[in-house]
Amino acid sequence: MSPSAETASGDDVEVPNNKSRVTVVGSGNWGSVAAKLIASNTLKLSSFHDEVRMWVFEEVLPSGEKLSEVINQTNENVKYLPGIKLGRNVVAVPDLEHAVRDANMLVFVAPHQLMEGLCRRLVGKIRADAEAISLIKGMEVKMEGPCMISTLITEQLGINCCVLMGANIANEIAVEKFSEATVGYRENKEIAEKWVRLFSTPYFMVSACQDVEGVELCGTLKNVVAIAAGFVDGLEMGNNTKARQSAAIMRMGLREMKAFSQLLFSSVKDSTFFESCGVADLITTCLGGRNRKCADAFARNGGKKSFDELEAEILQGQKLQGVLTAKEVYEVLRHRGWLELFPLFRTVHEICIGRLPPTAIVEYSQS
Ligand SMILES: NC(=O)c1ccc[n+]([C@@H]2O[C@H](COP(=O)([O-])OP(=O)(O)OC[C@H]3O[C@@H](n4cnc5c(N)ncnc54)[C@H](O)[C@@H]3O)[C@@H](O)[C@H]2O)c1
Ligand SMILES: O=P(O)(O)OC[C@H](O)CO
Repeated sequence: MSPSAETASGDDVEVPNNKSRVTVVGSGNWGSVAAKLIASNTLKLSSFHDEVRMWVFEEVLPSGEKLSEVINQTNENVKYLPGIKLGRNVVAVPDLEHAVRDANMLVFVAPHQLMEGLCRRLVGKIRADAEAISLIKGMEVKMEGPCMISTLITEQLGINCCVLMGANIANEIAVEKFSEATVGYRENKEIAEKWVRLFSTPYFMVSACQDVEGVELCGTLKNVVAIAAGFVDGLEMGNNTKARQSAAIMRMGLREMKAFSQLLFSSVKDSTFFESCGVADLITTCLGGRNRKCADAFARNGGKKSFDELEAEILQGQKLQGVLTAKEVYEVLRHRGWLELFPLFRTVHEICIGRLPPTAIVEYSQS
């Protein structure tokens, strides 16, 4: 289908029955890049409808214009991914119900703390045969215990949900720098392979791994370790000391990620930690991610500016995941009596809430 004024406004189009239709639920930094990747492939793969709808949480820009309208006029997400053309077959849709209508492949990519509310709004609004994938790094903690975002989607919407995690700094993939990712799936390998085809490009190499919890926990927990790495970076230390401390944080972080994941789900495989979603994402995020950056600023300020303030100042509307995840992990540890087993995770949360100073990360990593 060639784009037309009619489809660019998000109006309904005739969908041939045998073609899959994709909607991206989310349009932040990674959401926009995901839409770009997918849209480049739907044009090439005959089993997919060309058009990719991207749900936009509507906001009014300083110019007075609506974000979704500007995206459709310029083909750029000027707020969350400026300077990058998304592909003319990406259509921004501010109405959530309209965005998901007709789609049988739903890509969820919103900050994890918003997912419960979003799922509630989608109940009864999606196709019964829809398949989902979550690109979201984070989890929910409920009375009954931790709940991964893919499980939340499956439980609330009654659909199967794979995950895609990896060493994926969105701004770099947007300019087509090489990166890899892992699709985690539960049982249906065919569906996982369909997702792999939808995301793969010469610069974005995707492979499938039958360990949905392991893949998702890697993506979730590395954000807590990235906060610890940021604290180390923000402290006044010589470069050599800093490098040694960062390496120690990553090593200990990986150990806690694996132990925590396998205590929660005995099915989590050792090998998953060697996929892109594991050690590769851990290193990438500890060196170049937003969690690292904000934690660095927090330590430089001696903990005097809150993470909320720093997030607003530094990320300009983008959302941090690691601070909230550290709190969620801490709650699980406390409930289960595991606090002593996870000193790094515990220390990160205690620094984030001001119970310990940022320097505590060094004392911990030297012990
Ligand atoms: N950015 C990356 O490099 C990257 C890479 C891999 C994975 N991820 C993960 O992807 C997920 C989404 O991150 P992102 O980078 O696409 O988003 P982001 O942090 O760049 O943007 C925040 C998004 O939340 C939306 N939003 C704000 N308030 C809202 C509300 N009340 N209701 C609904 N939406 C609201 C904003 O419109 C925006 O689209 C996160 O779990 C993140 O960890 C991000
Ligand atoms: O920028 P961060 O810290 O949210 O991390 C981004 C991605 O998860 C890296 O894979």
